[in-house]
Amino acid sequence: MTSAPTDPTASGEVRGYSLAMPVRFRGLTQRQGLLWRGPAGWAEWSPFLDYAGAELVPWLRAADEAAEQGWPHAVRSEVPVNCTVPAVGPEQAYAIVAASGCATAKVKVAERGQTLTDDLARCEAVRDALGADGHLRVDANGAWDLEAAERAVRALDRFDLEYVEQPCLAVEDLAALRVRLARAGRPVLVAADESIRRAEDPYRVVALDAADVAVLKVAPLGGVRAALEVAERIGLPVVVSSAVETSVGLAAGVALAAALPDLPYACGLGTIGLLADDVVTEPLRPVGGMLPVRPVVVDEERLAASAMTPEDAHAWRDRLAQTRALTSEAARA
Ligand SMILES: O=C(O)CCC(=O)c1ccccc1C(=O)O
Ligand SMILES: [Mg+2]
Repeated sequence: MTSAPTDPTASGEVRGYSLAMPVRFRGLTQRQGLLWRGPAGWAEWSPFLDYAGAELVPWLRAADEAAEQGWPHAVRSEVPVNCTVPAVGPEQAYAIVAASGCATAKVKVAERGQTLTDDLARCEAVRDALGADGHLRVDANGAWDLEAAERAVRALDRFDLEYVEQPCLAVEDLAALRVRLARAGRPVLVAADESIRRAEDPYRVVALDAADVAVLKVAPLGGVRAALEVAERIGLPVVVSSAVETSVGLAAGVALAAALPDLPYACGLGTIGLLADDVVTEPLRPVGGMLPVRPVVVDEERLAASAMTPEDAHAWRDRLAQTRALTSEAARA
Protein backbone atom coordinates (compact mmCIF):
# COMPACT_ATOMS: atom_id res chain seq x y z
CA MET A 1 0.00 0.00 0.00
CA THR A 2 0.96 3.65 -0.02
CA SER A 3 2.81 5.30 2.84
CA ALA A 4 0.84 7.22 5.43
CA PRO A 5 -0.11 10.69 4.21
CA THR A 6 2.04 13.48 5.59
CA ASP A 7 0.07 15.77 7.85
CA PRO A 8 0.22 19.19 6.24
CA THR A 9 -1.71 20.69 9.14
CA ALA A 10 1.37 20.25 11.28
CA SER A 11 3.72 21.89 8.79
CA GLY A 12 1.49 24.92 8.35
CA GLU A 13 1.40 24.45 4.60
CA VAL A 14 -2.34 24.17 4.45
CA ARG A 15 -3.88 27.14 2.71
CA GLY A 16 -7.48 28.24 3.11
CA TYR A 17 -9.54 29.79 0.32
CA SER A 18 -12.85 31.58 0.46
CA LEU A 19 -14.63 32.46 -2.78
CA ALA A 20 -17.95 34.14 -3.34
CA MET A 21 -20.68 32.50 -5.41
CA PRO A 22 -22.30 35.44 -7.19
CA VAL A 23 -25.45 33.43 -7.93
CA ARG A 24 -26.82 31.50 -4.96
CA PHE A 25 -26.59 27.76 -5.66
CA ARG A 26 -27.96 24.92 -3.51
CA GLY A 27 -28.21 27.46 -0.69
CA LEU A 28 -24.54 28.38 -1.08
CA THR A 29 -23.24 31.94 -1.50
CA GLN A 30 -19.67 31.28 -0.42
CA ARG A 31 -17.36 28.34 -0.98
CA GLN A 32 -14.49 27.62 1.38
CA GLY A 33 -11.89 24.93 1.70
CA LEU A 34 -8.29 24.00 2.30
CA LEU A 35 -5.58 23.40 -0.27
CA TRP A 36 -2.21 21.73 0.09
CA ARG A 37 0.44 20.27 -2.10
CA GLY A 38 1.85 16.77 -1.86
CA PRO A 39 4.39 14.83 -3.91
CA ALA A 40 1.72 13.99 -6.53
CA GLY A 41 0.10 17.41 -6.82
CA TRP A 42 -2.35 19.86 -5.29
CA ALA A 43 -5.22 18.68 -3.13
CA GLU A 44 -8.47 20.36 -2.14
CA TRP A 45 -10.46 19.56 1.00
CA SER A 46 -13.72 21.48 0.93
CA PRO A 47 -16.54 19.49 2.52
CA PHE A 48 -19.79 21.46 2.69
CA LEU A 49 -20.47 23.05 6.05
CA ASP A 50 -23.53 20.85 6.58
CA TYR A 51 -21.29 17.77 6.54
CA ALA A 52 -19.78 16.75 9.86
CA GLY A 53 -18.03 13.94 11.72
CA ALA A 54 -17.44 10.67 9.88
CA GLU A 55 -19.01 12.12 6.74
CA LEU A 56 -15.86 14.26 6.34
CA VAL A 57 -13.52 11.27 6.22
CA PRO A 58 -14.02 10.33 2.56
CA TRP A 59 -13.43 13.97 1.57
CA LEU A 60 -10.07 13.73 3.32
CA ARG A 61 -9.23 10.40 1.67
CA ALA A 62 -9.91 12.07 -1.67
CA ALA A 63 -7.59 14.99 -0.83
CA ASP A 64 -4.86 12.63 0.36
CA GLU A 65 -5.13 10.66 -2.87
CA ALA A 66 -4.64 13.85 -4.90
CA ALA A 67 -1.61 14.91 -2.85
CA GLU A 68 0.04 11.54 -2.41
CA GLN A 69 -0.92 9.33 -5.34
CA GLY A 70 -2.24 11.38 -8.22
CA TRP A 71 -4.56 9.89 -10.81
CA PRO A 72 -5.09 6.52 -12.43
CA HIS A 73 -4.63 6.04 -16.17
CA ALA A 74 -6.75 8.30 -18.38
CA VAL A 75 -8.46 6.77 -21.39
CA ARG A 76 -9.54 10.13 -22.90
CA SER A 77 -7.99 13.57 -23.21
CA GLU A 78 -11.11 15.68 -22.83
CA VAL A 79 -14.43 15.40 -21.03
CA PRO A 80 -17.82 16.73 -22.20
CA VAL A 81 -19.61 18.77 -19.55
CA ASN A 82 -23.01 20.33 -18.96
CA CYS A 83 -23.52 23.91 -17.98
CA THR A 84 -25.21 24.27 -14.62
CA VAL A 85 -28.22 26.57 -14.33
CA PRO A 86 -29.08 27.67 -10.78
CA ALA A 87 -32.67 28.50 -9.80
CA VAL A 88 -32.59 31.84 -11.64
CA GLY A 89 -35.20 33.56 -13.80
CA PRO A 90 -35.69 32.60 -17.47
CA GLU A 91 -33.67 35.48 -18.97
CA GLN A 92 -30.66 34.70 -16.83
CA ALA A 93 -31.06 30.97 -17.49
CA TYR A 94 -31.09 31.61 -21.23
CA ALA A 95 -27.97 33.78 -20.96
CA ILE A 96 -26.05 31.18 -18.93
CA VAL A 97 -26.75 28.43 -21.45
CA ALA A 98 -26.10 30.60 -24.50
CA ALA A 99 -22.77 31.84 -23.12
CA SER A 100 -21.64 28.36 -22.01
CA GLY A 101 -21.05 26.72 -25.38
CA CYS A 102 -22.38 23.49 -23.83
CA ALA A 103 -24.83 21.22 -25.66
CA THR A 104 -26.11 19.88 -22.34
CA ALA A 105 -27.63 21.93 -19.52
CA LYS A 106 -28.48 20.90 -16.00
CA VAL A 107 -31.25 23.00 -14.50
CA LYS A 108 -31.95 23.30 -10.80
CA VAL A 109 -35.67 22.82 -10.05
CA ALA A 110 -37.89 22.54 -6.98
CA GLU A 111 -36.02 25.36 -5.26
CA ARG A 112 -37.50 26.30 -1.91
CA GLY A 113 -39.84 29.29 -2.23
CA GLN A 114 -40.43 28.66 -5.95
CA THR A 115 -43.17 26.82 -7.84
CA LEU A 116 -43.49 24.44 -10.77
CA THR A 117 -44.39 27.49 -12.87
CA ASP A 118 -40.92 28.91 -12.16
CA ASP A 119 -39.33 25.59 -13.14
CA LEU A 120 -41.33 25.43 -16.37
CA ALA A 121 -40.36 28.97 -17.34
CA ARG A 122 -36.68 28.29 -16.59
CA CYS A 123 -36.68 25.03 -18.54
CA GLU A 124 -38.49 26.62 -21.48
CA ALA A 125 -35.80 29.30 -21.68
CA VAL A 126 -33.06 26.68 -21.42
CA ARG A 127 -34.61 24.54 -24.17
CA ASP A 128 -34.78 27.68 -26.36
CA ALA A 129 -31.12 28.40 -25.73
CA LEU A 130 -30.03 24.78 -26.35
CA GLY A 131 -32.04 24.18 -29.49
CA ALA A 132 -33.83 20.91 -30.21
CA ASP A 133 -30.59 18.89 -30.37
CA GLY A 134 -29.33 19.92 -26.94
CA HIS A 135 -29.79 17.81 -23.81
CA LEU A 136 -31.75 19.17 -20.87
CA ARG A 137 -31.58 17.50 -17.47
CA VAL A 138 -33.06 18.74 -14.20
CA ASP A 139 -31.95 18.30 -10.58
CA ALA A 140 -34.48 18.54 -7.74
CA ASN A 141 -32.05 17.62 -4.94
CA GLY A 142 -34.72 15.37 -3.44
CA ALA A 143 -37.18 18.20 -2.85
CA TRP A 144 -40.33 16.57 -4.27
CA ASP A 145 -42.49 13.94 -2.64
CA LEU A 146 -43.63 11.13 -4.93
CA GLU A 147 -46.84 12.84 -6.06
CA ALA A 148 -45.17 16.19 -6.72
CA ALA A 149 -42.34 14.46 -8.56
CA GLU A 150 -44.66 12.60 -10.90
CA ARG A 151 -46.61 15.76 -11.67
CA ALA A 152 -43.51 17.91 -12.14
CA VAL A 153 -41.58 15.41 -14.25
CA ARG A 154 -44.54 14.88 -16.56
CA ALA A 155 -44.97 18.62 -16.97
CA LEU A 156 -41.27 19.36 -17.43
CA ASP A 157 -40.87 16.55 -19.95
CA ARG A 158 -42.58 18.75 -22.52
CA PHE A 159 -39.06 20.18 -22.87
CA ASP A 160 -37.72 16.66 -23.45
CA LEU A 161 -35.77 15.65 -20.35
CA GLU A 162 -32.54 13.69 -20.68
CA TYR A 163 -33.07 12.61 -17.06
CA VAL A 164 -34.30 13.88 -13.71
CA GLU A 165 -31.68 13.89 -10.95
CA GLN A 166 -32.74 12.97 -7.41
CA PRO A 167 -36.44 13.90 -7.80
CA CYS A 168 -37.20 12.50 -4.31
CA LEU A 169 -34.97 11.86 -1.31
CA ALA A 170 -35.93 8.27 -0.50
CA VAL A 171 -34.60 5.46 -2.67
CA GLU A 172 -38.03 3.76 -2.38
CA ASP A 173 -39.65 6.86 -3.90
CA LEU A 174 -37.17 6.93 -6.78
CA ALA A 175 -38.08 3.31 -7.51
CA ALA A 176 -41.82 4.02 -7.27
CA LEU A 177 -41.48 7.06 -9.53
CA ARG A 178 -39.72 4.98 -12.19
CA VAL A 179 -42.61 2.51 -12.14
CA ARG A 180 -45.21 5.30 -12.38
CA LEU A 181 -43.42 7.06 -15.24
CA ALA A 182 -43.02 3.80 -17.13
CA ARG A 183 -46.75 3.05 -16.71
CA ALA A 184 -47.53 6.50 -18.05
CA GLY A 185 -45.63 5.59 -21.21
CA ARG A 186 -42.93 8.29 -20.91
CA PRO A 187 -40.20 6.58 -18.91
CA VAL A 188 -38.07 9.63 -18.09
CA LEU A 189 -34.70 8.40 -16.81
CA VAL A 190 -33.94 8.88 -13.11
CA ALA A 191 -30.44 9.73 -11.87
CA ALA A 192 -29.39 9.18 -8.25
CA ASP A 193 -27.06 11.69 -6.58
CA GLU A 194 -27.68 12.15 -2.84
CA SER A 195 -28.89 8.51 -2.72
CA ILE A 196 -25.30 7.54 -3.56
CA ARG A 197 -23.23 10.41 -2.14
CA ARG A 198 -24.86 10.55 1.31
CA ALA A 199 -26.13 7.00 1.62
CA GLU A 200 -24.86 4.32 3.94
CA ASP A 201 -25.28 1.84 1.14
CA PRO A 202 -24.88 3.35 -2.35
CA TYR A 203 -25.82 0.02 -3.92
CA ARG A 204 -29.39 0.11 -2.60
CA VAL A 205 -30.34 2.12 -5.69
CA VAL A 206 -29.46 -0.97 -7.74
CA ALA A 207 -31.08 -3.45 -5.35
CA LEU A 208 -34.33 -1.47 -5.49
CA ASP A 209 -34.10 -0.72 -9.21
CA ALA A 210 -34.33 2.96 -8.29
CA ALA A 211 -32.10 4.65 -10.88
CA ASP A 212 -31.02 4.58 -14.52
CA VAL A 213 -27.95 6.80 -14.04
CA ALA A 214 -25.46 7.19 -11.18
CA VAL A 215 -24.13 10.66 -10.37
CA LEU A 216 -20.70 10.25 -8.76
CA LYS A 217 -18.76 12.97 -6.95
CA VAL A 218 -15.14 12.22 -6.14
CA ALA A 219 -14.77 13.86 -2.72
CA PRO A 220 -17.77 12.36 -0.86
CA LEU A 221 -16.93 8.95 -2.32
CA GLY A 222 -13.34 9.03 -1.01
CA GLY A 223 -11.31 9.69 -4.13
CA VAL A 224 -10.98 8.85 -7.80
CA ARG A 225 -10.06 5.18 -7.23
CA ALA A 226 -12.88 4.70 -4.71
CA ALA A 227 -15.34 6.29 -7.15
CA LEU A 228 -14.07 4.03 -9.96
CA GLU A 229 -14.86 1.04 -7.76
CA VAL A 230 -18.35 2.35 -7.07
CA ALA A 231 -18.83 2.88 -10.81
CA GLU A 232 -17.80 -0.69 -11.54
CA ARG A 233 -19.93 -2.23 -8.80
CA ILE A 234 -22.99 -0.10 -9.39
CA GLY A 235 -23.18 -1.11 -13.04
CA LEU A 236 -25.08 2.02 -14.17
CA PRO A 237 -23.96 4.69 -16.63
CA VAL A 238 -22.06 7.34 -14.66
CA VAL A 239 -22.20 11.12 -14.68
CA VAL A 240 -19.26 12.65 -12.82
CA SER A 241 -20.23 15.83 -11.05
CA SER A 242 -18.42 18.46 -9.01
CA ALA A 243 -19.11 19.71 -5.52
CA VAL A 244 -18.50 23.25 -6.80
CA GLU A 245 -14.79 23.23 -6.02
CA THR A 246 -11.91 25.33 -7.28
CA SER A 247 -10.09 23.94 -10.31
CA VAL A 248 -7.97 21.88 -7.90
CA GLY A 249 -11.03 19.90 -6.81
CA LEU A 250 -12.48 19.89 -10.33
CA ALA A 251 -9.28 18.27 -11.61
CA ALA A 252 -10.06 15.22 -9.48
CA GLY A 253 -13.50 14.96 -11.09
CA VAL A 254 -11.94 15.31 -14.52
CA ALA A 255 -9.48 12.54 -13.60
CA LEU A 256 -12.39 10.23 -12.72
CA ALA A 257 -14.28 11.10 -15.90
CA ALA A 258 -11.07 10.52 -17.86
CA ALA A 259 -10.48 7.10 -16.30
CA LEU A 260 -13.99 5.64 -16.67
CA PRO A 261 -14.18 2.99 -19.41
CA ASP A 262 -17.49 4.44 -20.66
CA LEU A 263 -18.68 8.01 -20.47
CA PRO A 264 -22.05 8.16 -22.24
CA TYR A 265 -23.23 11.49 -20.73
CA ALA A 266 -21.83 14.98 -20.28
CA CYS A 267 -20.43 15.51 -16.78
CA GLY A 268 -21.39 18.12 -14.17
CA LEU A 269 -17.87 19.52 -13.97
CA GLY A 270 -18.46 22.83 -15.73
CA THR A 271 -18.99 24.67 -12.47
CA ILE A 272 -15.98 26.99 -12.17
CA GLY A 273 -18.17 29.86 -13.39
CA LEU A 274 -20.25 29.51 -10.22
CA LEU A 275 -17.25 30.82 -8.25
CA ALA A 276 -16.22 34.47 -8.46
CA ASP A 277 -12.57 33.49 -8.93
CA ASP A 278 -10.22 30.51 -8.93
CA VAL A 279 -6.82 29.63 -7.46
CA VAL A 280 -4.99 28.12 -10.45
CA THR A 281 -2.99 29.57 -13.34
CA GLU A 282 -5.36 28.16 -15.97
CA PRO A 283 -8.88 27.52 -14.64
CA LEU A 284 -10.77 24.41 -15.79
CA ARG A 285 -13.32 26.42 -17.72
CA PRO A 286 -15.17 24.54 -20.47
CA VAL A 287 -14.49 25.50 -24.08
CA GLY A 288 -17.02 24.27 -26.62
CA GLY A 289 -18.59 22.14 -23.88
CA MET A 290 -15.33 20.29 -23.15
CA LEU A 291 -12.81 20.28 -20.32
CA PRO A 292 -9.22 19.22 -21.01
CA VAL A 293 -7.66 16.38 -19.00
CA ARG A 294 -4.56 18.03 -17.54
CA PRO A 295 -2.91 18.90 -14.23
CA VAL A 296 -3.61 22.24 -12.57
CA VAL A 297 -1.07 24.56 -10.93
CA VAL A 298 -1.99 26.81 -8.05
CA ASP A 299 -1.24 30.48 -8.67
CA GLU A 300 0.22 31.97 -5.49
CA GLU A 301 -1.13 35.43 -6.25
CA ARG A 302 -4.67 34.22 -6.87
CA LEU A 303 -4.49 32.02 -3.80
CA ALA A 304 -3.37 34.98 -1.67
CA ALA A 305 -6.22 37.06 -3.11
CA SER A 306 -8.70 34.30 -2.15
CA ALA A 307 -7.36 33.68 1.36
CA MET A 308 -9.93 33.09 4.11
CA THR A 309 -9.91 35.14 7.30
CA PRO A 310 -7.60 33.96 10.12
CA GLU A 311 -10.71 33.01 12.16
CA ASP A 312 -12.08 30.86 9.35
CA ALA A 313 -8.64 29.36 8.75
CA HIS A 314 -8.47 28.42 12.41
CA ALA A 315 -11.89 26.74 12.32
CA TRP A 316 -11.02 24.86 9.12
CA ARG A 317 -7.70 23.61 10.53
CA ASP A 318 -9.57 22.32 13.60
CA ARG A 319 -12.04 20.60 11.33
CA LEU A 320 -9.18 19.01 9.41
CA ALA A 321 -7.34 17.91 12.55
CA GLN A 322 -10.52 16.30 13.92
CA THR A 323 -11.13 14.52 10.66
CA ARG A 324 -7.49 13.40 10.49
CA ALA A 325 -7.91 11.91 13.97
CA LEU A 326 -11.04 10.04 12.83
CA THR A 327 -9.14 8.72 9.81
CA SER A 328 -6.31 7.37 11.96
CA GLU A 329 -8.82 5.74 14.30
CA ALA A 330 -10.47 4.07 11.34
CA ALA A 331 -7.08 2.90 10.05
CA ARG A 332 -6.25 1.33 13.45
CA ALA A 333 -9.63 -0.36 13.79
O1 LIG B 1 -23.84 18.66 -11.68
C1 LIG B 1 -23.59 19.85 -11.92
O2 LIG B 1 -23.85 20.37 -13.01
C2 LIG B 1 -22.96 20.73 -10.88
C3 LIG B 1 -22.80 20.18 -9.53
C4 LIG B 1 -24.05 20.19 -8.72
O3 LIG B 1 -25.12 20.30 -9.22
C5 LIG B 1 -23.93 20.13 -7.27
C6 LIG B 1 -22.91 20.83 -6.68
C7 LIG B 1 -22.77 20.88 -5.32
C8 LIG B 1 -23.65 20.19 -4.54
C9 LIG B 1 -24.67 19.45 -5.11
C10 LIG B 1 -24.81 19.40 -6.47
C11 LIG B 1 -25.89 18.54 -7.04
O4 LIG B 1 -25.72 17.89 -8.06
O5 LIG B 1 -26.93 18.41 -6.43
MG1 LIG C 1 -27.49 16.61 -7.78
